Amino acid sequence: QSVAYTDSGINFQGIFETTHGIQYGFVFPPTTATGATAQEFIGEIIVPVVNQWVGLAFGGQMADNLLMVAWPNANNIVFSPRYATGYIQPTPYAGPTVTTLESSVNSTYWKWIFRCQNCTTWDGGSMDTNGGPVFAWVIGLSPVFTPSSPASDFNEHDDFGFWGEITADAHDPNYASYLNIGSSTTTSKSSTTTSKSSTTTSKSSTTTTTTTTTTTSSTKTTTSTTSTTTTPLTSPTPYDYIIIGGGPGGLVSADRLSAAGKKVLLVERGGPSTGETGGTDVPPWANGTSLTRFDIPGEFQAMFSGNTYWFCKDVNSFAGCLVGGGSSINGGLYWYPTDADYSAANGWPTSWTNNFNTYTALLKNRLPSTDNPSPDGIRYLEQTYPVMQSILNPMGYQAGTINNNPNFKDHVYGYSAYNFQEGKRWGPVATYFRTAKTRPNFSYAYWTYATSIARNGSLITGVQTNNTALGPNGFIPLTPKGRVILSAGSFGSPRILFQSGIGPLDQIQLVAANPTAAPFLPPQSQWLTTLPVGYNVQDNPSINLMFTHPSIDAYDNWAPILDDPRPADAAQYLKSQTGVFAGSSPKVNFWQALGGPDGKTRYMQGTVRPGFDSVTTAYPYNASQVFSITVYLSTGVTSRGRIGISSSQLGASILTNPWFTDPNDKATLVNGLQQIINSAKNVPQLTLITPDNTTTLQDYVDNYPPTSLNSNHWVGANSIGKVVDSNLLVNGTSNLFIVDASVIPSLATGNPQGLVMAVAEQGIANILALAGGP
Ligand code: HEM
Repeated sequence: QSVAYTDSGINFQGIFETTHGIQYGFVFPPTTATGATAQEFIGEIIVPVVNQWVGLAFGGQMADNLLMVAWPNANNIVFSPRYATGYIQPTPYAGPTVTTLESSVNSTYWKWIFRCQNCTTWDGGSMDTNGGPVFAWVIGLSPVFTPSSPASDFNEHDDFGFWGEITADAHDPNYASYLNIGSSTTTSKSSTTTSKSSTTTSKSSTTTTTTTTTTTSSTKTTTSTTSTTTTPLTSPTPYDYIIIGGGPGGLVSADRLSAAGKKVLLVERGGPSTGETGGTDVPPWANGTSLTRFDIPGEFQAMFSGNTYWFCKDVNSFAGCLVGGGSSINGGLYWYPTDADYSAANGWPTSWTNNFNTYTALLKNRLPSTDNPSPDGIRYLEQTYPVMQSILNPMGYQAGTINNNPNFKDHVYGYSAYNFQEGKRWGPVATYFRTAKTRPNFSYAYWTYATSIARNGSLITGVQTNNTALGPNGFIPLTPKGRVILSAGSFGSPRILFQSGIGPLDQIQLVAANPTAAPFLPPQSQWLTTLPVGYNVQDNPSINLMFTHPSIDAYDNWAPILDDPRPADAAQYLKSQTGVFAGSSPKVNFWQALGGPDGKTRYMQGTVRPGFDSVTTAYPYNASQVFSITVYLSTGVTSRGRIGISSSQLGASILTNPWFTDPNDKATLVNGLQQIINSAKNVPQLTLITPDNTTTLQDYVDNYPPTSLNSNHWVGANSIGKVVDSNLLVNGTSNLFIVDASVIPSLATGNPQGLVMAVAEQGIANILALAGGP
């Protein structure tokens, strides 16, 4: 539903559509208006340039109602009222008088504020101007056929959606004054007719269109709801380094490369996250602040329901498509890497095992962890801690501040450590990205989807994207010695490599069979098919145990945290960024080394949260007293799977599940789970509800849904030593590097974001030291 907001001095009712980053807004004359005045309104759209054209359907559907389309052409906005009798090319529609009140086009956004007269009724229909009618939007990612012509045809939209436009709240007493904004405007009126008889072809041949429309650009410069670039991007600017992906790897890279004086561009396929990045997704209870759901650590559990636009839509696993990547939507757990994480046994070359402490120290310096995230120093919602003490102490565990001694990961527990500061999600966004953005030699662009890397044999020449503001047809060139840093994540980086002719033949053939992607592949003689891109992937297999204990506050299972949080907690957070909302749901973590039946040591990690995901139990239980232990298997896991692309959409997906392909992994995890369950039996008033006592642990694990084993901690798809060399250079290329979780050859002891950033620190140092670069 629409909400009130202000832009260009106008009070609008509208929505910020977060998948494409577009603002839509409307304002109507006072309800007392009569005659023609009652049949008009002012609308606005603010559109990231990736979107070539935008359409509005004022009757909420495509057929038989008033449509409006608009697109930028040079510095103008071209627009045209349309009408369609079905799912066919809509034709220009006479009747409305449309006037541009303000417009602007820059390298990142185009914006259009327009007056639409005679727009509330149309052939066969009308809108409710004092209610909550359904409006619809559509966007097109390919350019219209004749951009200078308002009568231009275009391809079908690439996406559409609906919202409730609360016209009842959209009437403004100042409406008349809004008509005077902007200066040099030209009125345009489409003098066209439409035919409702042509339903068979997509181009109506019975219509004569004589359009007298021209468009206008105002002298005003606009401020848009989100800002994207620090430096205006002129097309096509070549860059020393183009970084693909704004997750932890990409943001560390951006900072270190720009600090070294290189000309750096970072492209992120999603949009902003926290307030400082331009994010505006503020929970209703924090209205009026710039605290988005991504800033507020306590909103973590709300990431998995509703319109989860931040997850990459073409990846069949949870992947963060927004700035900060996974670090902007995860629980924030943050562990400094251990010696074992970087060991030769884990697949690291000696140049890395010998030096990693230097780089981990850089990371700690930029982003220290905390296990007490509320700035008032008080721990909140920590009832699970004493319960876990009662379970773990008898097992020989010791309590500690986990990150004070990262290597001590056997029989240890402590408060969960986070990458939060000042009561907010911090991570790479509030550190590395923040400083990169201050540098004039650093640029970044949101909503920019990299499809492939252009190369001539081993030499990379640039990056192919969907963002035509960065270069003709979205192609962004490198400077003569320039380099590309692929930081698109464990799923995105393999997908881009396949689309660039790098990886197993079966995957490249899928690309070759795709009519859109195939033209961007290099000739077959240049395919690098020996690199095992997508193989060797690991993810922690994890199993949930659910308990009840009378001391626990399950926090209403986190259900109301977005729309209706506990008032005192919300008020406290708004006042001082302290309290429950300054932390996320994990409260206690523990580790134990376990010997497997094959004689190998594997580590078990536990993460304890009040509340639960799903409970399967034959017995009644008190939902307000539930807590869950997620038990993962980490360092030492031997199972591996495969990531690839799905044939139709080229989205990245799991081809072979990486969990429990080695039965020794399962046996080891069952052993660890059994030890916890055995000890828990001795804790007074503690009840195991899942698995309940009609289910054996073995059955519970055997029947666990495979996708529920997913921890979203994927590593290994571009393992160092296999796909990339010890400088993270893709084997067989001279200037393509990978800096993200996919180069990590084996699972880390804890949640991996700390390791990813430490790897980026070391990797970028190697890359900068490597001869032949810009
Ligand atoms: C070449 C031009 C176009 C073609 C071929 C086309 C075709 C289609 C098709 C096939 C659908 C059904 C999609 C589905 O259900 O998955 C659809 C839906 C839709 N279209 Fe279009 N469209 C075109 C242009 C437009 C324009 C310009 C607008 C608005 C300005 C628009 C508004 C909508 C809306 C709101 C829907 C969803 C609601 C509904 O099904 O009516 N379309 N379109």
